[in-house]
Parts: sequence; structure tokens; C-alpha cells
Amino acid sequence: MTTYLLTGARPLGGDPTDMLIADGVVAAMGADARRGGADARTGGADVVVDAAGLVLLPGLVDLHTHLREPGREDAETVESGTRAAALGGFTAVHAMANTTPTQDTAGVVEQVWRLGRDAGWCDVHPVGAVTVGLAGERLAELSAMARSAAAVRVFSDDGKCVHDPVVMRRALEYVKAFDGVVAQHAQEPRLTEGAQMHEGVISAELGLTGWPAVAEEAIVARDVLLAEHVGSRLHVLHLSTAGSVEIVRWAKARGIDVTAEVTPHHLMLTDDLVRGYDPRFKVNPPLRTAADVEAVREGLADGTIDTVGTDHAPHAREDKDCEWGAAAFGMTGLETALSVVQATMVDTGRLTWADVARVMSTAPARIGRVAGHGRPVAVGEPANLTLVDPAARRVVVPEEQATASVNSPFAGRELPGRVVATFLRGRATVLDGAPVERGVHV
Ligand SMILES: NC(=O)N[C@@H](CC(=O)O)C(=O)O
Repeated sequence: MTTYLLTGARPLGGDPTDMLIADGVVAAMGADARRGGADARTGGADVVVDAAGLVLLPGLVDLHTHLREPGREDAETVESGTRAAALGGFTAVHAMANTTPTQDTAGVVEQVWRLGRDAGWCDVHPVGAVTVGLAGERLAELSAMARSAAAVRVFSDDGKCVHDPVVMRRALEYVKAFDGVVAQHAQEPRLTEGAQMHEGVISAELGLTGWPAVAEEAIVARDVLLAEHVGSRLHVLHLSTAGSVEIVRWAKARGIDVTAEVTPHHLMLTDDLVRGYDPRFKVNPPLRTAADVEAVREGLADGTIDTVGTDHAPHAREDKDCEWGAAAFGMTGLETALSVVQATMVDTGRLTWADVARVMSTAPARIGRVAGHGRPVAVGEPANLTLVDPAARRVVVPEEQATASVNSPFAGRELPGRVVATFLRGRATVLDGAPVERGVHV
């Protein structure tokens, strides 16, 4: 296995240091990193990576990725989506269950898990559907998925809300048996029938049917109470309103076992973008107001919101290149997530890089019960690592990304930061900002 010497990397909160990566782990740090070999420059390592000025993070973990395979390989495959993930600095992603067929049996989750393992870009943890076919009626085979080779721990009907309170209660009760978590897409369906964007001043102006904040908040409030009642773990996906932040803050203060996620796009973008009717800005939950953006930033900064999840939702051109009303909901995000977090939270002084490690690696790994990821950057730990150049800037060009779809809301924007290298158990998946095919020695 190729060995790497990272020179002068900045670990979180520490002084620049050297690091030797060998046999899948962080083998040595500091002066010890060069002691292994006679050559003082390389310390005996096969490849030297000049990491001066770069920030060294634990490999990023995404709890919310749509990989679209099986069923919509025209929009994304496990291979293209996980290559995009590696380029975005991720070493593990959770693949959402709204595939065709649905990831609601042990067979389908094992298929996705195997595709991920064979692609080799990052670890793929399939999310199991809560209900059969995401129909919200009958619980899926949660236990069979948990016991399968894919060892599912996160269950979600994402894209659809588990709206029946009895079904939600049973799911919360059921997952306790294998330390699972129900990740809810909080959207009261009756309050959002025909909804096209956030309900507010701009939806009134444009004459588009609105998606009111209360449709999210009513489900978040109900679910934290259900989680408390049955003593189970709840994760709120893509939380987007100031009211949802308040409810989660209240629930945590009360000791309820709830965690919450915000997406990069809800940290940066607002509903006034809909004025141009460009379907790249059509997403579920919808882009909200500037006051909501401020509230989710504050919630992420004060720990009310635990994680940033990409909700990477690639769509084929024909599903997005059409009029607003007919376009699919969703945005790509794996290759821009870290840059958006840097722009909105780090460069504004609201999070340190150590906080970024917490919200994009440690916390999602803990919530998803992912072993070997989200660990401290220390000798003996699995070398799941991301090297970031915070001084770089780049303009987002979706056609140049690894994802098979081009529906990025950040197209044409200049964003800070660049993932220079990603290591998965000591193997470089990205070097010099470019993907490294498996087995190719550089
Ligand atoms: N976020 C979206 O707008 N779309 C997601 C589903 C979802 O997370 O709601 C998708 O699968 O396309």
C-alpha cells in the first residue's frame, strides 16, 4: 500500500506538523513522521504531499446523499455520486432510500452497499426506508435491513414525510432494538399540497402556491414529543425555518434525544432567488427568508443544529430544464458543501475549523453509528482524512463536477476553499484536487 508523508499540515487547533500515513492508519505525527526512512525529505514515504497552509480535517461524513441507483442512473450512479463525494472531502455517505426500487428490503440495501464498496470512493451506508415504498402506511423490514450486510442504522422516507403519527411512533419504538435512528423529512402533506416555494411575500408576489413554515414546524414539534414519549432517537433532516430551530432548542433543553441537520443551501440562499423562475433554486424544503437563514446559522453555531447534510439531489436535465411548476425538487451539493460552510460559517467567524469537523464529521458519524469515521486526527486512528486549502477560491462550473447532474444552485458563484486531498483508510481517493482511481499509484 502506498505510504504518504503530509508535510506542514495544520491539525485542528494545533501547530503545523508532518504526518505519515501507512497501512491504513495515521502511523506517526510530528518529528516521528520522518524517522521511518533514511531520506530526510520523504521519511521513507512513497509520496510526499506539501500540506503547508492546509487544514487537516477528519474525513467528512454525509447523512443525506441521494445516489439515485438503482433506478435513475441517468441522474447519478453510486460510482459518480461517490466520486463527487470524495472530491467534496467525504469519506462516508448515507445513501437515501428513495430509489427505484425503494431501499426498503435487505436485498436492495445490500445491493447499494456492495455498489459503494466496489466503487471504492467512500464508504456507502444505505438508509433504509421507514415504510414500504415510502407510502407511509406499513413499516418496512427495518430489522432485516439492520441485520443485513449493510448494517442499516438510519431509517428515513426522505422526500416524503412519515406523516401518520401512529406509524411514526411505531418506527421510533422499533429502531430502539438495534440502536437505530429515524430521520424525518418534516413536511405536513395537507399543508403543502401543490406547494412550489416558501409561503411568504415572494410567493404572493409571484402567484406560486406556498409551502408554509408551519408545515415543517408542526411535524418537528409532534416528532420531538413522540421521541420523548417512546424514549427513542429522532434526527430532523434539512431543517429550514427559524421556528424549527426554536423547537429543537426547546426539545434539547428538555433532554429529548433529538438531533438536527441543515443543508448548505439553506445556510446561504433565500427565496428571493425564485423570482428568476430558474428551477435550479427549486428544492424541498424550499429556500426560506433571510431571517430563517440567520436563524439556522445561529442554530448551527450554538449547537442546536448538530450537522450539515448535503441533501445532494441530482436530477436529469429533462427533470430540471423545464418550467418552474414542472421541475423536480432538489439541488446537487456534495462538491460545494464544505466551501459553502466555509463561506457562511467559518469566514464569518461563527465556526472554527474544529467546529466544522464536529458538524461535518464527528456528529454525523455518531448519529449514523458509523465506525472508523469522525475520529480524532491522531496516531493509530484510521486514516480517513481531508486536506482543505482555505485560501483557494473557485467559480462553480457544474459541467466540470464529477456528479452526473448539473443542477447546482451555486453555478457561476465564486466560493472559498478547495479540497486538495481525501484519504479513505490510508488510500488517497483525491490528490491535488483530482480523483485518484483505485489502485493507481501516483
Ligand atoms: N430535497 C429535494 O428537493 N429533493 C430530494 C428529496 C428530498 O430530500 O426532499 C430528492 O430526492 O430529489
